[in-house]
Amino acid sequence: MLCTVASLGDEDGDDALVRTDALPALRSPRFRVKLAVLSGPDAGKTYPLAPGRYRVGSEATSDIVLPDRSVSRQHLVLEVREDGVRAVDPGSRNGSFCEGMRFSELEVRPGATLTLGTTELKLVPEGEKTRALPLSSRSSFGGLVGNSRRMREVFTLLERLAQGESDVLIQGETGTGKELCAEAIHTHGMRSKGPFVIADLAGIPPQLLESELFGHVKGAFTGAHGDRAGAFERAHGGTLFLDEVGELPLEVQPRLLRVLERRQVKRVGANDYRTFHVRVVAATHQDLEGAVKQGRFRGDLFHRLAVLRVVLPPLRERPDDIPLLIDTVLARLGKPPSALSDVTRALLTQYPWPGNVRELRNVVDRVVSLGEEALPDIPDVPAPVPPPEDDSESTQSLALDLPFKEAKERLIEGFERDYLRNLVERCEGNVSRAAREAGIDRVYLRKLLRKHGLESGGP
Ligand SMILES: Nc1ncnc2c1ncn2[C@@H]1O[C@H](COP(=O)(O)OP(=O)(O)OP(=O)(O)O)[C@@H](O)[C@H]1O
Repeated sequence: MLCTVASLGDEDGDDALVRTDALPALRSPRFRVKLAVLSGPDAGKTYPLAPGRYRVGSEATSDIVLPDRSVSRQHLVLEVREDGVRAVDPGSRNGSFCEGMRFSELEVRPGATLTLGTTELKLVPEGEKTRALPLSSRSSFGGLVGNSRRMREVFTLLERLAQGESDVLIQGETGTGKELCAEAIHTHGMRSKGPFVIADLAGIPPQLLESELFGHVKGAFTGAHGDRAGAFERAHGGTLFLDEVGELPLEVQPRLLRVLERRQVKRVGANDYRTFHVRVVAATHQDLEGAVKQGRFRGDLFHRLAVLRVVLPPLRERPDDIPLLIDTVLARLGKPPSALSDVTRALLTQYPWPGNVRELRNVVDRVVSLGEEALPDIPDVPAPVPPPEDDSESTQSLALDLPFKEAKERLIEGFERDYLRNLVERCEGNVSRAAREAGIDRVYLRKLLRKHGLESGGP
């Protein structure tokens, strides 16, 4: 079924310009993908995926053979259609994960990374560069913390672009760390000794925007009692962070574009231009390309701002960052890692975090102060896949193949499930009694039961 196996390109060159953002949505009907092996014994191989069904596993008769000890003989099935790809785990020993989240069935987004044992597979649309950014060995950059593949790619990009002078556009959902990222670009760049000035374009009343950004002279408008430098002048020699740039009214956009092109600013009411030397880092949580298409944002300004682009992935796409982020938040609160139990930590890795790291920070803060009742409700997760019958090895011994953290999390998950099943059976589904017997809070027990699909709706 498979025709060629090609090698990934090398990882040098102009990667600073490689985008790390989500790949474009699938476009039927001419959707073509390939599967790139990013890590594991077969790292570097790619497999073109024509529509069809592919068995992926360590068994020699698989369509895609992965010679990885921690991959089951029949680990995964990929159903490739004209308009998408579905991944089904028929009951692998160590499970299948997408961006750190275990799944049994999943519609795979192009660009997503699937992890099977120690092998990482990326679904890449044909024609896209197969090579990934080399992974930084860092687990932090400035105040940004993360050890997931996605964040280490971002750190590589930041290491490279921080040294340059070009303007940067940071995109990402709210709470993904755009401001921290801008600060980190400043402190790691050549202008770190200069000022770091923040202009929050969503927080400035529209009538004051031009004056805030460009400054004004005395008498330029009612209330202009003296000359005032705008954000560009105040940032001279340093970095100007234009937060929420997508909120900039259309009528101010041409003026900002001119200022960025000329690197000169004219205060409101003045006749002369002042030259500034500033690196501009803009950020938005909006889909700015979409705003350009809808005519809400000027295309020329977008291209001027996005000379270099950094996209911060949402936390739900990198749940493997959660343990480190929890420890970071605890340390910032002056608390030891033991301030949260392993069970609480395991629960926090299940939550989808729509408010991203900001929400995680707030929840950890609340749980530390108020206890586990402050945990958010964990949405239902797919029922865990039972191990295949012919698999005689125990989960415990097999978990030893995995990295320590992952193995520990799996064991805790398994323990929780077994403990709760037994508890519910013993207490005949009576949650209040079960909570008493287990010595845990009833609300918390309900959360755990829901998480493991064991909730019966009893008292
Ligand atoms: N990767 C990260 N590592 C550590 N802390 C983070 C990270 N990302 C975000 N945070 C923390 O989350 C909070 C929100 O971060 P920040 O303000 O930078 O996000 P943002 O993307 O600019 O949000 P918004 O779009 O709402 O302005 C801050 O407390 C920040 O310290």
